[in-house]
Amino acid sequence: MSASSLRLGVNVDHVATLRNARGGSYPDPVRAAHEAVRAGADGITAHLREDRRHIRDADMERLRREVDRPLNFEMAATGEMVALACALRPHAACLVPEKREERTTEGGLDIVTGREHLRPAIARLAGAGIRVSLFVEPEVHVMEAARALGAPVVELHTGTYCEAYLAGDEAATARELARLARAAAHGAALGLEIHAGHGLTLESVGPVAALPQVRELNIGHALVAEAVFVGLGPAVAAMRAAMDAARAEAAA
Ligand SMILES: CC(=O)[C@@H](O)[C@H](O)COP(=O)(O)O
Ligand SMILES: NCC(=O)COP(=O)(O)O
Repeated sequence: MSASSLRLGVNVDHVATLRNARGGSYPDPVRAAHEAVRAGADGITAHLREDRRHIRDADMERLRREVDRPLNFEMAATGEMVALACALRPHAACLVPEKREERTTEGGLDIVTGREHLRPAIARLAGAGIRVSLFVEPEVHVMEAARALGAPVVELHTGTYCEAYLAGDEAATARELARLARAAAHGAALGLEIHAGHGLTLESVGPVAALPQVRELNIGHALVAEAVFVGLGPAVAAMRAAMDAARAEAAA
């Protein structure tokens, strides 16, 4: 486990995507989780979607039982998922929005207008001893809403920042990074633990890792993509090093 103040959660969803492509048993997401831990992951994240397009129930059970690191169970705030999480008792649960037709998560959970239906889910998960985080847009008013809901952790959606970065739009990248920085500072001042994730790559991770209030980054797709060429262990180790270098440079 890293000595860094910034934790790396490795999301193994897309190892399961590759496994499911042929309907077999390999590559195994649990083996990927062990490899990620050996290379420096502080925790494992997996998203049990309602349509089970990648991570399946058995994967989540084995990740919980066989991997000696905190498991962050990403889920929609539905009765089915809350019941599954309360039975499994992962270290953490991150409530994320889901639409069956989406290719991937498209934004943060609506915790301003849609918050009342979240309260019972948050209460049940917390009551089961599970640390609850909300996957949300990096906005100051959303931090206020998260605190009002009683969630101890927010995960800031970095997808818009990453899209701007990948498009080479420097103005939009700077604007989105400033948005993340404002939300992280405000959320931390409210007492929220700040995480971030979605779409981060080795190239785009630095400025987000440098935000001092960010305690955890959850990264998956880019690591699995890079693993195709260099292997998962080296991909995780490189991401870990980039995060630590950015944090150290910002602190200097
Ligand atoms: C919430 C988030 O940004 C991701 O962790 C999520 O898992 C993305 O969904 P897919 O993994 O299905 O792309
Ligand atoms: N919550 C973000 C996550 O777990 C991984 O997202 P991505 O790196 O697969 O886009």
